[in-house]
Amino acid sequence: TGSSQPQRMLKAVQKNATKGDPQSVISAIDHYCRNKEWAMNVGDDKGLILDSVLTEVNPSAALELGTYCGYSTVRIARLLSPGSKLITVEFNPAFAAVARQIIAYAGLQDKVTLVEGPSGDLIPKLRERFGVKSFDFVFLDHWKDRYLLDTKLLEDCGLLQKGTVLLADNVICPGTPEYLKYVRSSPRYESRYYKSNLEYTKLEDGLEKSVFLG
Ligand SMILES: O=C(NCCCCc1cc2ccncc2s1)c1cc(-c2ccc(F)cc2)cc(O)c1O
Ligand SMILES: [Mg+2]
Repeated sequence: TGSSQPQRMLKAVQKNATKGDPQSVISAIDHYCRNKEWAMNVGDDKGLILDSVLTEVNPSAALELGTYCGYSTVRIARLLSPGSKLITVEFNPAFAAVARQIIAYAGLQDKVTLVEGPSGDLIPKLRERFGVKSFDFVFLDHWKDRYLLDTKLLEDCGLLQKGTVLLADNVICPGTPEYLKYVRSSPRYESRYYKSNLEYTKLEDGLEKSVFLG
């Protein structure tokens, strides 16, 4: 049995990045995915928008839905202030296994808690399991048809507070039409679209930033 694409991505990190240097891990993945094998990381173009929104929010408690290989996990965790934490949720055990190694290679394991399982089951357990009161920042990058369901679940579980920022990937490609309609029409959100392009391509994609108004 040959290696999987996530395993090849991990090899590229181990070969081309410097242990403990998150930026070199990010660059190694971007270089690999642009030149060797496309992969569904948020990528460098949308990654710059993620960085700027994250720096502006400076969250103490962040949540990521959809870890994949940990590229955006590393982008987020490297910008967190000391003592701040990121919980990232991944459904696929093979992806989670690679992500753990990439996060550790970047030296960010102390800031990140990777939880395996379906978001719908895990979200209601986050408070009791990890002592989370509420999140300041949520990055949505998992199943596109779960963005709306899980946003409503986060609301119902009281895990959003006034000012919480939701940042959603792929609102154009593959697209999240019901989610967009909800956050753009609900009086409980102030929403804004950041136009960009689908990772490593010239196709349009973008991020939607939605502030929960309470
Ligand atoms: O599906 C995507 N991302 C989700 C993977 C699903 C992983 C999950 C995590 C999790 C955690 C908890 N509960 C349930 C789940 S399910 C995705 C796809 C494309 C794309 C774009 C154009 C294409 F032609 C082909 C693919 C681009 C992207 O940036 C993506 O993020
Ligand atoms: Mg994505």
